[in-house]
Amino acid sequence: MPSATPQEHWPAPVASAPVDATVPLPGSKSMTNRALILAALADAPGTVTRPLRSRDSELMAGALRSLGVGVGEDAGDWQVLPGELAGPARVDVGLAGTVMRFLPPVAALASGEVHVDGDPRARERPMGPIIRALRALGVEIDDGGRDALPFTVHGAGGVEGGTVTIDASGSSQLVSGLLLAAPRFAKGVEVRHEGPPVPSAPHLAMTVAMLREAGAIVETERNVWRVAPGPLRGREWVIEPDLSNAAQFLGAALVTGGRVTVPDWPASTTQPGDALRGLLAAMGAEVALGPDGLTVRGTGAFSGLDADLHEVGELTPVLAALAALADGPSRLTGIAHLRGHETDRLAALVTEINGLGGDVRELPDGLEIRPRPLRGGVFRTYDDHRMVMAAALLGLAVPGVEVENVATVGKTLPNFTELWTAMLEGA
Ligand SMILES: O=C(O)C1=C[C@@H](OP(=O)(O)O)[C@@H](O)[C@H](O)C1
Ligand SMILES: C=C(OP(=O)(O)O)C(=O)O
Repeated sequence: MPSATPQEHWPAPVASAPVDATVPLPGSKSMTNRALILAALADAPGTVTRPLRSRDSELMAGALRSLGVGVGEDAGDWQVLPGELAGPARVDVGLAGTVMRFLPPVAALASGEVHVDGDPRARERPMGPIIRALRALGVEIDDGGRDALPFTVHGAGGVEGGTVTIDASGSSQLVSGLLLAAPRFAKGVEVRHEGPPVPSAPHLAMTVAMLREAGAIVETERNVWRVAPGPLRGREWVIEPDLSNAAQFLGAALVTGGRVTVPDWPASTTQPGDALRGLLAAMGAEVALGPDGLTVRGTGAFSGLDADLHEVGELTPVLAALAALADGPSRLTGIAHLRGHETDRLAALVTEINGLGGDVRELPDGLEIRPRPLRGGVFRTYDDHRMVMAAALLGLAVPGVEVENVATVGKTLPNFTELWTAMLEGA
C-alpha cells in the first residue's frame, strides 16, 4: 500500500483474519537521541548503530551538526565526530520533546548565539523549568519573558553548573536534559526535584544508565540526581528496537485474536515499552519472551485495564484505543502530564474515539473508557504520531476509519503504514 501524502486520509485497513506476523521494529527514539547527545559530547568519535531514522532523530542530528558536531552516515548508521561547539546557529526542534529538552543544555556549552524554535505546538510544551534551571546554572537565555520556546541561548563556551531545584512534574525530560550535558559542566550538576511526582521513571533510569555506560559518575536518591564533571567516552551505541512503538502491533494480536512477534526484544531494558508485557497480560493476552523475541497471542476476547500509567505515559494513546475495543471498562490514571505532549492527548483521545461513537470520559488525571460499538469516520491526529497508531488499531475492528495526516507518524516511525500492511499480510 502506498504511503499517503499529508493531506490525504489514510483508510485504516480492517483485519479480515487473525494476524499472524513477525514485525521487526526500528530503533528506539529515546535511546537514539540520548546516544547522539552523549556521542557529541564525548572525547573521541563514536557510532550509533541501528539508530532510529525518523523526524525526531533527524532533527537531533541536524541540531548537533549546526553546533559543529560531525554526524556522518554509513549504511544507515551514524558516525559522530565531536567538535568545538559554536554558534551562531538556528536549531529546529520540530515537535520533539527530546530535542527541545536535551539540546539547550548542549547549546549552552557552545560559544556564540544559538536560537531554538520548533513547531507551533512546541511553543506550548513545558520548557520554563529547564530555562530557569539553566539560568540558575550560569547560562544566559533570552526568551523574551515567554518562559517557553522560542529563545536564544547566549553560549559562553562553558557552563559553571552546580545545584539547582526544579519542578519536573510536567516532564521527566526536563531532568534528563540537564543530566545528559552535565559531565561537561565545570561543577557537574545536582538536580533536585520539588513538586508533584516526576513522570516516566524508566526514561530517567535510561538517562542514568546511558550516562554511566559513557563513563559518567552519576548518583541518585529519591528526587535527586548528581552528575560529576568528567569526560564522556566515545563508543559504539547499539540501539534497541523501539518497544513503545511495538504497542499497536502487539495490540493487533489482541484485537484480532492472532499472534504477533517482535524480534530482538531485549531481555532487560530501561525502555518503558517493556511494561507492555504486563499490561497486555493484564488484559488477557498470552505473553512470552523467548529467543525469537516477544510473542503476544490473543484469544479474540480481552478485558479492560485499570492501570496507573504515570511511568509509561507514552503508551496511553494505543492502550486507550485497545481499551475502547475491550470487553469491559478501563480506567487509565496518573497521566495528567499528557496534556503537554504532542497534543493534549487526553482531550484528543476523548474527542476522536467519541467521534467514532465511543464513550471516553476525561478524568483530572486520566481517562475512563467504556467500550461501545464504534462506527467509521475521520480520526484527527493533531500532529501526534501516537494518534495515528491508535487510529490504526481501532481500524482493524471498525470499518471506515479514515486517518487524517497519517504522515505525522514519521515523528518516530516513518514506515508505519508499510509495517502495518505487512503485518496484515502475515509477514
Ligand atoms: O526521555 C524520553 O526519551 C521521553 C520521556 C517521556 O517524556 P515525559 O516525561 O515528558 O512524558 C516520554 O513520554 C517521551 O516520549 C520520551
Ligand atoms: C511524548 C512523546 O514524545 P516527545 O519525545 O516529543 O515528548 C511520545 O513519543 O509519546
